[in-house]
Amino acid sequence: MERLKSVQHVIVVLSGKGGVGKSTVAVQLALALMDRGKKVGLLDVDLCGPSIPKMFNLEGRSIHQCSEGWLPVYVDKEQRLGVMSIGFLLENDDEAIIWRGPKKTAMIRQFLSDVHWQDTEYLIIDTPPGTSDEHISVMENLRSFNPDGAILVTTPQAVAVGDVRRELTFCRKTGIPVIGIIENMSGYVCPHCTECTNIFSQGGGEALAKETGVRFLGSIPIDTQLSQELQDGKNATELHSMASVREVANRLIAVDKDLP
Ligand SMILES: Nc1ncnc2c1ncn2[C@@H]1O[C@H](COP(=O)(O)OP(=O)(O)OP(=O)(O)O)[C@@H](O)[C@H]1O
Ligand code: SF4
Repeated sequence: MERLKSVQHVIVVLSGKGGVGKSTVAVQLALALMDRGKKVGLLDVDLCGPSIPKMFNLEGRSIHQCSEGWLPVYVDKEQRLGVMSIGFLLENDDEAIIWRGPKKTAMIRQFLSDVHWQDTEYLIIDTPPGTSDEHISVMENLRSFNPDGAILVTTPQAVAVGDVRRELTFCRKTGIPVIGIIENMSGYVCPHCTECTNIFSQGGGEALAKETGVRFLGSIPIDTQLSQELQDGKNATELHSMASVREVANRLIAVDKDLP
């Protein structure tokens, strides 16, 4: 708890289902905030499949300790973006999957309390996808560290089938306020002329946000250049920056003052 006190904003990124782009959005958001001159931390507690080290080509890095705690791995010389992942502690990718609930919960608690984030302005936490009882206990753990709230990442399809309503109920159950909703993979940006075409019915996320009184933080289109770069294993710091994510980051900074 002590160490998180030096962090100004703690933001939990979550999704009710896997594969909606939660980790991609968390990474892009961290980079966009860093571009805005903020000191950012990215904490990956996705025990089911920690993907953040891979996205920054940091796999196999060992964690160093100082008298104040574990030191995050900084991705830049200026130390403006620090990354900490459960993946750094695992011998292989399958290890976490066999852990039982209490061990996972204890590990997450330690992660939250033992990392020396220094004077980080935004700590983005990438959480495991899902809304099961185990996820509730992870979120209850997170709640004791007083996060500003959660950003819910969803897709137009998830909005259509009511998944987002379930996710909102999940947040209410865990007692973590919702900062807002981001609709990912909303439309498709043509790599030739950057025109955005809506493949699925668009605007559902925004309408739902209005209806439920939750802030809509923006939509992020499917970006083929980004997915190609990720597939090629390009380091996240060298990914082309997405204008839509920059807008979300600006909105997040703008709502700083009235964060729940
Ligand atoms: N806006 C986007 N444009 C193009 N590709 C995207 C976009 N968002 C995510 N992707 C791709 O979709 C896939 C799933 O993304 P990601 O791993 O971030 O999802 P996730 O919700 O974190 O999944 P998990 O359940 O494994 O944690 C990745 O291959 C990623 O490159
Ligand atoms: S959006 Fe424009 S450039 Fe892209 S395929 Fe369609 S017409 Fe061609």
